[in-house]
Amino acid sequence: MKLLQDILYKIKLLEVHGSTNVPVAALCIDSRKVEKNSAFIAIKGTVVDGHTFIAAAINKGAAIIVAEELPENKVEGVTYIKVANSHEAAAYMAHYFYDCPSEKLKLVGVTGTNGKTTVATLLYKLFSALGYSCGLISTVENKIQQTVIPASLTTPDAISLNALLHKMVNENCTHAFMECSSIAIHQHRITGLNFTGALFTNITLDHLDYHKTFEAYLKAKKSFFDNLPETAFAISNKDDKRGEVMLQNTKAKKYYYSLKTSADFKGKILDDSLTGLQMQINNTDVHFRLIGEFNAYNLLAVYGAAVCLHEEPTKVLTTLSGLTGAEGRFDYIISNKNVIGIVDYAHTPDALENVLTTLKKLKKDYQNIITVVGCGGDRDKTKRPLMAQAACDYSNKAIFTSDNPRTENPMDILADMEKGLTTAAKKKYIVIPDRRNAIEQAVKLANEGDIILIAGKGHEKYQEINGVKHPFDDKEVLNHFFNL
Ligand SMILES: CC(=O)N[C@H]1[C@@H](OP(=O)(O)OP(=O)(O)OC[C@H]2O[C@@H](n3ccc(=O)[nH]c3=O)[C@H](O)[C@@H]2O)O[C@H](CO)[C@@H](O)[C@@H]1O[C@H](C)C(=O)N[C@@H](C)C(=O)N[C@H](CCC(=O)O)C(=O)O
Ligand SMILES: Nc1ncnc2c1ncn2[C@@H]1O[C@H](COP(=O)(O)OP(=O)(O)OP(=O)(O)O)[C@@H](O)[C@H]1O
Ligand SMILES: N[C@H](CCC[C@H](N)C(=O)O)C(=O)O
Ligand SMILES: [Mg+2]
Repeated sequence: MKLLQDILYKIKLLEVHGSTNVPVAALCIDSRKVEKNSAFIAIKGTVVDGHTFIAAAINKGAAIIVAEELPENKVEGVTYIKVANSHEAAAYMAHYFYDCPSEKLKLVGVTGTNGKTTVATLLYKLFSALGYSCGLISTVENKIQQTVIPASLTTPDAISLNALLHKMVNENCTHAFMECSSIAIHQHRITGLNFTGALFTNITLDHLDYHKTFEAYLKAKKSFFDNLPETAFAISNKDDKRGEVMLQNTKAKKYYYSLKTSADFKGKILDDSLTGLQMQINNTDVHFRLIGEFNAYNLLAVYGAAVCLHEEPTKVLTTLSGLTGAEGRFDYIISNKNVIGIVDYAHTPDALENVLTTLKKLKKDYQNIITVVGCGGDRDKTKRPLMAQAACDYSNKAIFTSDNPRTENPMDILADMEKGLTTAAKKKYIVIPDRRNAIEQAVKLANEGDIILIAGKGHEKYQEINGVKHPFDDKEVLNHFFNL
């Protein structure tokens, strides 16, 4: 068992009460999950302050308390450590507790508003197809080789994350690909990890409920690159307005990809249709099964990372050309009436606009677009009217419905979506709060050759209402009505 003193490197200890020469059975940030002789790290959260659970943690058997503020009355036999930042302390302690797993893997992190899951999943699929044993940490699922471990967050908390990487090392993985959400970066969930490489996809509007300002959101993402070591590679999107700023202060070796200007990884779209993308990448022609300009960017990012990981470019492109994307991202099915149904995870204004403009730009092999969309409750409210407007702007008909209302009243979310719509938009939408009924109505409205886009929930297999996750699968519901 590890000793406390052996997992405290890199942490500034402001006060130590008791011995650090004590074994640590487990690390824990949740008092309800404390085991005997574990270290409880008290974190000031967004809902509650973990410091209020110190006594409860000790009652359950915690022998070590790490906190930003220590209680006056200390329990005999318990070691107390005061630190400046508990989130950061948890991350470094987890790194050493689990034997520095990120140092034993080629670990690549992906950040950006949209495209993280797609890029990380494609990297996992690519490197698995190239014969490596790989791990994946993503919104849809975590994977150790072929074994699926359900994911509840895009980026797990630092302790679960290092435990997962440790398991990957134990199961002989050589590579791991992970999403780094801005919230995770800000909460130090990835602090202390040894990244071989990092990728930036793009930055637009999301998570302002958490970060408050766009500048703070940008800063969180940028800090990921600022903290990379010299040995790492950093790959950014040159066509994104913030693509160069992102790498401005990194010590890592910089690379760019672009569809518009010269870059290390330069791509050109030759053809884009519902059957896939025809592209030229660094002078090689290649066909991909993914659709749309935004996926051309995702594919360039993946290609760049593979080249930086010293894979042979032609082999990379040949293997990539056979791969499909991530579940619930532009997933499409065709009905018995020849209606095209697309299930997509677009849950930001930019993602929705991208998916819809992609559809509009495709070779015209469809008639009308009907979009079914809602917005998540307890999340960034600023994106609601913008998503609604985008749905109307780029569709022939929009049906506003519920996403995951969480603790909000679905009608309030729908009212937010309707706020400030243009006169033209107002003529295009109807409101059907029940998601199943909304999908049913879309299928009823669609004629042969039309496209139905069901946006926002992608791979999700549930609808979260007041803390309860009710089974719900957009693709399954759509399939049901398609086959009636
Ligand atoms: C807003 C946010 O990021 N919340 C995450 C955060 O919670 P928090 O710090 O606010 O925690 P809190 O509930 O206030 O509790 C504070 C501390 O007290 C502890 N506690 C609490 C109760 C108790 O009885 N005993 C106890 O010890 C908690 O374990 C915690 O350590 O840390 C928790 C532990 O890691 C996460 O589970 C929780 O994710 C919630 C469920 C969440 O929905 N997060 C979303 C917004 C999120 O993080 N999404 C991002 C990005 C999404 C994307 O773009 O893909 C992600 O990476 O998933
Ligand atoms: N490079 C991209 N640029 C813009 N939009 C994209 C891009 N890639 C994917 N999208 C759109 O965004 C949606 C979400 O994609 P994806 O799940 O890959 O992103 P993400 O960054 O992982 O999202 P999340 O923050 O929820 O984890 C897709 O369903 C698609 O509509
Ligand atoms: N990972 C994102 C997912 C949003 C998906 C959408 N279906 C919603 O519930 O808002 C978040 O937590 O903000
Ligand atoms: Mg994701």
